[in-house]
Amino acid sequence: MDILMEGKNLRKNYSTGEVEIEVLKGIDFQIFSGEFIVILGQSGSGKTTLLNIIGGMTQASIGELYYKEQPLHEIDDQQLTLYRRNEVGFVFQNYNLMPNLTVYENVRLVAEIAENPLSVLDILREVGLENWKDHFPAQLSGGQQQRVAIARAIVKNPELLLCDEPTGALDIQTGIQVLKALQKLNLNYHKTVIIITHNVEIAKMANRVFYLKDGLLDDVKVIEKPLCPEEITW
Ligand SMILES: Nc1ncnc2c1ncn2[C@@H]1O[C@H](COP(=O)(O)OP(=O)(O)OP(=O)(O)O)[C@@H](O)[C@H]1O
Repeated sequence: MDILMEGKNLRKNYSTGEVEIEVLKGIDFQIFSGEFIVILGQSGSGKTTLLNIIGGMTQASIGELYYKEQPLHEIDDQQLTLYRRNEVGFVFQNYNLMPNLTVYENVRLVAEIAENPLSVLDILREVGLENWKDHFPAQLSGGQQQRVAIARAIVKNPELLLCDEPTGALDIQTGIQVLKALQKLNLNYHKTVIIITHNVEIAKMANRVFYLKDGLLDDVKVIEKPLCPEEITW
């Protein structure tokens, strides 16, 4: 498999007043193209910080990060913005949809400014919302809204789909629908998906699980037979 990303000795410090804290303490990893990765770890272990560095939202204080062999740790803000815009889709726990736009319009808004977008209707079909395209966000369930957010993140055709607690606000049934949408995009569109979760059950559908502990990558586990979302319970 092709290496999509590689991190070497990534460290991140934050200063709060006079105190400097080291949130990531030297992380090495590789991410392969088309992988489904789940990041697990206790609150405060550095999961979001690592995801934000991978997604170009922030840069590491020390270390090297390569995307398709391009050194992201050496590029300027403008190039980092381009990387984020063209290569990365983000999905958060809060859906952040535009309330006065329909489902279709919410997704089209992103497609219109993307360089190489996918078809809005194709993506709405993939996430199971083709019959809801003319509804407004307030008329949808939480799981449906999250699937609109996923469609919006993927329609610009990024290589990487990064999800921070995408099912955190959802009950089990709607959570499974969201995970199914993510797995379909991973398999049908060969997107590399990285999910942060506190739910160890979700890790069973990954190709690999990254365990973060106190700012370090404590363990990486390969899942030989990833489960379908329907086989997961929590
Ligand atoms: N911008 C910031 N300034 C200062 N400290 C920060 C900043 N962002 C994160 N931190 C600190 O870094 C540590 C790791 O935070 P991070 O959000 O990466 O952890 P996490 O594993 O994602 O936690 P959770 O599961 O609770 O979301 C925390 O102690 C947090 O307070």
